[in-house]
Amino acid sequence: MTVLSIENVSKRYGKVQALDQVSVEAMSGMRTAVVGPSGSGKTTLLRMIAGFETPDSGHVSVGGELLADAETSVPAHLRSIGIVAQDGALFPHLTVADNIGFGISRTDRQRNERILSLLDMVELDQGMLSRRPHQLSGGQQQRVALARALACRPRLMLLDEPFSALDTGLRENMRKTVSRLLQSAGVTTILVTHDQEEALSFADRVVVMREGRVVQAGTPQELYFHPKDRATALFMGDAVLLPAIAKGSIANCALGNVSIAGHHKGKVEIMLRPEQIRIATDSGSDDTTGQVVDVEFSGATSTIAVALNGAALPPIRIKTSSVALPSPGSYVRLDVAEKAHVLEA
Ligand SMILES: Nc1ncnc2c1ncn2[C@@H]1O[C@H](COP(=O)(O)OP(=O)(O)OP(=O)(O)O)[C@@H](O)[C@H]1O
Repeated sequence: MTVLSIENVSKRYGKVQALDQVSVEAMSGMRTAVVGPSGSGKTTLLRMIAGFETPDSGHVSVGGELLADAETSVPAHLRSIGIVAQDGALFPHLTVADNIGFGISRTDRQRNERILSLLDMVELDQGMLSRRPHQLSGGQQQRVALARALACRPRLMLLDEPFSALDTGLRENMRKTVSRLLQSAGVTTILVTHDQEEALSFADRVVVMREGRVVQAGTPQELYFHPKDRATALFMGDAVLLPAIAKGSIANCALGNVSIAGHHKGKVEIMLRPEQIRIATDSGSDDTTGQVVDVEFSGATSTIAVALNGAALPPIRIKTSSVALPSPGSYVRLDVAEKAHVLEA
């Protein structure tokens, strides 16, 4: 069932077209990540769903109810939409218990019980209840913010870069916890982030925005392995882009003949993710593909730059395990483990 439906929404601020005919759907219980570079319109879209902005045209509906179009706009507090902001935005003078219980009526007999169950849900212990926000870590504050947003039993949860203020290790951990928690609670969620890795690991569905438009939407795997164009390919992760001549399901490029998805003919540009390329040999024999020009050690993995034989292209960079690394200057053969993806011209 569709919970959120955004159809052809446009929004202009003076000369800036912040949103241009944007359409996005979110299905019940699913987690959708909206990702894009700075200024692509993500926050404007989120604010539109929350009710802090109104569209110039198009409409926003939740659960089949029209929330906003060019003429009408249901006020934010009547939308039953939960929001968790970047900094958590907790009330500093209230305890954890009162922050979580903020949206629950004081006359509600189950208020305390609900606060406890929400606290438990976000995996915080009861010793936290009487603390104030400044006595909590960043991760704990985000958990309280999530519990507060869930307390109102929202039809939809909006997460506005909620992990970006956290340290790297904690960020990953929180992302996993929150994703699991929202999934088990069956809450339909929209996450806005500029971090493609976060989008890919958090969501069931990823929407990529650029210059106010949706450029592609699909599963994380589709977006990562089958990006529509060059810009999306580069935005979603490290990519090896090569000119090639296609004939049917084979493309000839600086790596030799590689299999491609679908059937193509003539000049194309193909994309491989670096981990789809294997460094097969380290020999001086004839079947080498290129020469190692740089090895960048970074712990468990290393990045190897290989200048491809006879190709007037910059060296390609391949991430590989740091075990048995080839040395700079050595010749290697590169094998392509999977089908290459042909980008739209
Ligand atoms: N209130 C406003 N007045 C004027 N211009 C605005 C306003 N809000 C946003 N914009 C412009 O609209 C465009 C989209 O902004 P938006 O904040 O939605 O992008 P974003 O993808 O969220 O970027 P970031 O990742 O940097 O937060 C930008 O060019 C921005 O400068």
